[in-house]
Amino acid sequence: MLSIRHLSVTYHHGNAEVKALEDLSLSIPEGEIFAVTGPSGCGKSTLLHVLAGVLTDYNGEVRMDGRPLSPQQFSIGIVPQQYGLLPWKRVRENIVLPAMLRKDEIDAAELESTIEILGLSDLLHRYPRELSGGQRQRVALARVFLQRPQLLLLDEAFAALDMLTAEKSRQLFLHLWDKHRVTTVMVTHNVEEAVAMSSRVAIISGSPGRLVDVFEHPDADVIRRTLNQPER
Ligand SMILES: Nc1ncnc2c1ncn2[C@@H]1O[C@H](COP(=O)(O)OP(=O)(O)OP(=O)(O)O)[C@@H](O)[C@H]1O
Repeated sequence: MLSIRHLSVTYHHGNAEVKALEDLSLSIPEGEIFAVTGPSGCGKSTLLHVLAGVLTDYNGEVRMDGRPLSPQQFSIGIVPQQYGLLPWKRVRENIVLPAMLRKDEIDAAELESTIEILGLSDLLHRYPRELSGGQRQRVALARVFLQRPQLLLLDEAFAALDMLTAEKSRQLFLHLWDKHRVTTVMVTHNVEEAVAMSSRVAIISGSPGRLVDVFEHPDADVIRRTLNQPER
């Protein structure tokens, strides 16, 4: 269980203060895909930065299975919007790097099957610059699943792809996710994506970011209405 209690984050900018998140509480059971959406600037990235352990200056409590969440205590996998591949490493090295850095043993059969599912077998010797956006994103997915994370964070992970490529990547993601069923928090602007991929969708309001509501298996129109977006 991932438990966020009364999380508040304030950025200090000279004398000015920006309240990015205020009194946010959420409980996310193990093995759930949980989506977070809301207007630009409502604190979605801030929330992910806290969960990733990048931002530690906050008030409140963030625990996983009763223990404070930190990258030292838990394996936390992240798929950032621009995928975070190392340009000077080939695809294969990019895929195995995080597991190697953690000194985790890599299961050769799992490596092979992940590479095959993601259609990367013929690309292992290429550099990231020699890949399409969709291929780069699939390398990031291979890398994060082979890390065997206890918590998976997706930061607009499909946003940079065209519609068809994004849809294919989402299907591949769900296929791999189903094998691991890792607790996942995904931040997305895309209401359809949130609704299709997650079991619950949280809406955060803008400035300061406060939790508006959490919907279970919602209809996209319910989310749009809450966000004040036109319904389709
Ligand atoms: N390092 C920082 N210093 C000062 N203010 C910041 C900093 N990072 C973010 N903010 C502010 O905190 C608020 C929340 O930002 P955040 O990036 O978390 O929002 P977001 O929901 O992810 O936005 P977007 O959807 O546009 O990416 C915004 O008002 C932003 O300007």
